[in-house]
Amino acid sequence: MSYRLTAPAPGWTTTTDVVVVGSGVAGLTVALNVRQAGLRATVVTKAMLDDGSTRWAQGGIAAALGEGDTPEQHLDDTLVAGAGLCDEDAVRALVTEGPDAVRRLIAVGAAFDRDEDGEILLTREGGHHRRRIAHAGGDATGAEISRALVAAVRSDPGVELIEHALVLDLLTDADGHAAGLTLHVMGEGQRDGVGAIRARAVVLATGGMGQVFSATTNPAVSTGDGVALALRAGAEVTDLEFVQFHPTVLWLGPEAEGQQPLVSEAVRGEGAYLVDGDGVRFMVGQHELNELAPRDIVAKAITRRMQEQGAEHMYLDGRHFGAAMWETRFPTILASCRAHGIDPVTRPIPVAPAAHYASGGIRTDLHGRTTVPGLYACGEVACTGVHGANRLASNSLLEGLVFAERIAADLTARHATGELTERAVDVAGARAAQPVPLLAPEARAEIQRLMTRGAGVIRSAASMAAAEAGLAHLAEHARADLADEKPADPRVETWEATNLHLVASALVAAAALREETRGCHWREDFPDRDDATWRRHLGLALQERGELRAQPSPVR
Ligand SMILES: Cc1cc2nc3c(=O)[nH]c(=O)nc-3n(C[C@H](O)[C@H](O)[C@H](O)COP(=O)(O)OP(=O)(O)OC[C@H]3O[C@@H](n4cnc5c(N)ncnc54)[C@H](O)[C@@H]3O)c2cc1C
Ligand SMILES: O=C([O-])CC(=O)C(=O)O
Repeated sequence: MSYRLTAPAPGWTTTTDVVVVGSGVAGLTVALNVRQAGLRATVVTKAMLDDGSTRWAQGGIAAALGEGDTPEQHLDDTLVAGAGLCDEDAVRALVTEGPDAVRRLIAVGAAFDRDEDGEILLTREGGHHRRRIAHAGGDATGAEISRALVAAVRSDPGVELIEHALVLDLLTDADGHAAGLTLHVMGEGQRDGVGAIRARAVVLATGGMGQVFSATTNPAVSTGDGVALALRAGAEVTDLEFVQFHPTVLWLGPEAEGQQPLVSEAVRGEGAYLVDGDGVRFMVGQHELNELAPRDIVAKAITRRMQEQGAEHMYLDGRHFGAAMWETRFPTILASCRAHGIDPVTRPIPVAPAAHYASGGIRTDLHGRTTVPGLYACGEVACTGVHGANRLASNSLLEGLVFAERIAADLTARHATGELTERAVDVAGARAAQPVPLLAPEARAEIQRLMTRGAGVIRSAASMAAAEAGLAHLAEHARADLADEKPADPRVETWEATNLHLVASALVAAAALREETRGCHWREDFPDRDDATWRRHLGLALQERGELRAQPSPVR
């Protein structure tokens, strides 16, 4: 399962002003906005520019755009969904700046669906008390946002784009200020292999960590690399236990692994029902919003009903929409269901929860600054405090947009005062003194199985102890193998497996410590919410206790 790898020292170095890791809504928005201040931006991305979660977003982007809606109402719904852990200042920034941020996205070129009068069409999703979600292409919102942002960065010569490049670790100067990063480029020519980018500031926008679990809506690139990098760099990471499981993911069988097709909450927003194996609408009476209760509540209700009925899935019934509505309003979902042999026009869709979103991540302030000077984070990798214990539906794209703009504003202001200076960094000397055992690519599936069994929708001390033991076993093998023969240079899959292991270990440690049920963290052995004891951010508690330590970089 493990290798001793001798990763090469950075073989080449390049320089920029701001290096952005990730090319989803968050990363590209930062790049476009720092350009307005005349700063050079370099965007590094693991695969193609549009391979992150952004492209897959279906339902839409939430913002108080409709008549009669206000940021205050959006704030209320966000706070309720967050189950007592939201940072109200961060939510206020999100909901008040959100509508204009969406208008600026439209100005960049994103086309949202509109009625015949040209007004933006709005839908509903779980936890929203009114229609507030703008969508594009019916259920292809993320694809349209991604298309517009990619076109914009491609047409700006001041944005350098490096695709097929996996960022490994942070470089810091003698003062501990971020000074760039190391990366592994899977290409040919001068920039092949492990290299370094020196920069005045580093922005992490690496998206989620859904690939920690066997079945997830997230694409293959969502391996938690940004959180792993942050942990190794000693940045504070928090709320990792709050993994959101989307209630309605197309059920493809008990062995289904990897990215699974989502069936958007907007389908319920437009009137589809959740029914059990007997055709009973089991959400009715469980919450004032019935099927449109916040996501954690619906995911729990589905899981409970599955347990009661010994079923592997429930059903989402939208047959009453009729073919024309499915074709115009939900063309992506219709096509993906039909591709798997299910026609939602004539049959209820089998659905079950799957890992969807990391509500926690790298702790930031309201300007996207992490606890390492010069290191910023935004989008799903960050924990701005907006989501608390459970994110409100369609607040993620908005958070990526708003906090990316805030980071760019902070960088612009620091640039204006001359504070954003070049940093001296000894790239070759930045390598860790100790070799770090890297996990072989095959460890990925084992980590996913351990996490799904031990720290999935429902958790207990016993299930998480088993996951911890399994993860420790994988790490021990890594250590035991240090004397082994050196294999070929690490592959992307090797870096990813190593990052997944670190992130999974941190997630289980945080989830084991939180002895209560809150938001999307569901403890079988502690079924109640405990406000007296458990309001604090546990990632910080773990770091204070030395259990989430900074670790040396694998690049040595
Ligand atoms: C199927 C699906 C549907 C969704 N629907 C909605 C919705 O309707 N509304 C909503 O608000 N949210 C939705 N979400 C959530 C939302 O799409 C994501 O949270 C959001 O797009 C994340 O944006 P991001 O920019 O932070 O990251 P991403 O879009 O995931 O981009 C991350 C980028 O980082 C790159 N990267 C990662 N690691 C590295 C590395 N080591 N080196 C270099 N590059 C790296 C990736 O390749 C990628 O380019 C959905 C998510 C999924 C999966
Ligand atoms: O259900 C949807 O389409 C919305 C969604 O995934 C999200 O907000 O993460």
